Amino acid sequence: MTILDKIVEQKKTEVEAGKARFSYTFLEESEYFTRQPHSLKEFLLNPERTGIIAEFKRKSPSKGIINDQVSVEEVTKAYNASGASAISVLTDRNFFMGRKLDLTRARNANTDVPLLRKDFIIDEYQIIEAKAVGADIILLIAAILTPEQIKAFSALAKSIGLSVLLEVHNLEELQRSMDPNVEVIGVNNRNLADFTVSVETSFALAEHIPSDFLKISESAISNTNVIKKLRSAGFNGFLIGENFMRQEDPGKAMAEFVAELRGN
Ligand SMILES: O=P(O)(O)OC[C@@H](O)[C@@H](O)c1c[nH]c2ccccc12
Repeated sequence: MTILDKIVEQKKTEVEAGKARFSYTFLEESEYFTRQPHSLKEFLLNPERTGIIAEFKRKSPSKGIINDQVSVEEVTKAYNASGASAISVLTDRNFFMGRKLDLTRARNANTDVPLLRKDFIIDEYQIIEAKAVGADIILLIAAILTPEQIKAFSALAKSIGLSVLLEVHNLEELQRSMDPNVEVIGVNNRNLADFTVSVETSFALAEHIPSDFLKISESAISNTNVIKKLRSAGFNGFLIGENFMRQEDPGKAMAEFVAELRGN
C-alpha cells in the first residue's frame, strides 16, 4: 500500500464522518456560500501578480514537520502582499496537520486573492465543503480519480463558481483526464506514490498540454532560475510550499524570492 492509498482510505472515513455531522443544507447555509469566488485563471493572467501559488503547509508525509510555529493569517497575508496569484492551504489533518479552519482563517485575512483548498477530493461533498469554508479553487488529483469522477467533480465545481486545478503526474493521467470544465492543469513534480521529485516532469509534459489550458508546475521549486526556465516552457504558475514554509518567516522568504525573481 502506497502512502497515497493510505490517505485515500483515511479520506473515505473522514468524508463519511463529515456527512453524518453536517448536512449539505447546513454547508450551503455558510456565509461563504453566497460569495462570488475569485477566478484562478484571471489571477494567473494578471501581470501585477507573480504566478506563484504560495502554500501554507505545516507538515507532509515526505518531510515530516516543516513548520508548526507560524500563524496562517500572518503567513497568508504576507504571501498575498508579495504578489501570490493564489494561496494554497492544506486542509488535511491526519497527514499534513491542516484544518478546514485554516482555510477560513486565510479567507478572513485575505479577501482579494484566490484560495486553493489543498486536499484529497474523492467525493462531491468535499467540493460543497470547500465553498462553505471559503475556498475559490479545488484540487482534483488525477491519480486518485476516474475520468468520470473528474468530469462530474469539475462540472459541480464550475456550477458553484469554483475554479479547478487538475493535477497530473504523467502522460497517461493527462490524456485520460483533460476536461472542458477545467481551465488550469498542474504538473506535480512529486510522485505522490513514492515521493520522488523531478522538475523534469514539468518540462516533459508541457508540450502535451493543449494551449487552451493554463499550466502550473507544482512541487520541488526552490530557485528563481527554475521559474524562468518554466516560464520559457510555457508555464503560467508555480506552486511553492516547502521552500517558503521551512523558513522561520515564510512570508519574508517569499518576499525575498520575489525580489530576486523581479530583479533578474
Ligand atoms: O512543498 P513543495 O515541494 O513546494 O510542494 C508544494 C505542493 O506542490 C505540494 O504540497 C503538493 C502538490 N500536490 C499535492 C497534493 C496533495 C498534497 C500536497 C501536494
